[in-house]
Amino acid sequence: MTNETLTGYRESIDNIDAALVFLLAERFKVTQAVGRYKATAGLPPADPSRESAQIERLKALAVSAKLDPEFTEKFLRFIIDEVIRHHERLRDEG
Ligand SMILES: C=C(O[C@@H]1C=C(C(=O)O)C=C[C@H]1O)C(=O)O
Repeated sequence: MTNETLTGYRESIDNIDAALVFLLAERFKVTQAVGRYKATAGLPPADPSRESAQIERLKALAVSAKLDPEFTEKFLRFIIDEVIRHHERLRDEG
């Protein structure tokens, strides 16, 4: 690899990381709306059956994309746990 190639790869990484930030921001915007609905409707912050279905679906997609499914599960779990904390906060704020 040359230094020029490294710089090109890093430009690509920069763009991918920016896209990830935008995607996460959009996801949290939607999950905040779900959390506000749950708080007003008296629904629980977490929905374990939805989580399991979503994790299984995305692990299968990860395999077909040649991404480590265990990493995919840990990554999703990290995000979902943060969403649940937000939903608990919205519920507790009344
Ligand atoms: C977003 C929701 O709330 C929680 C967060 C989820 C997620 O981030 O994917 C999934 C299920 C719930 O535990 C939901 O119920 O759809």
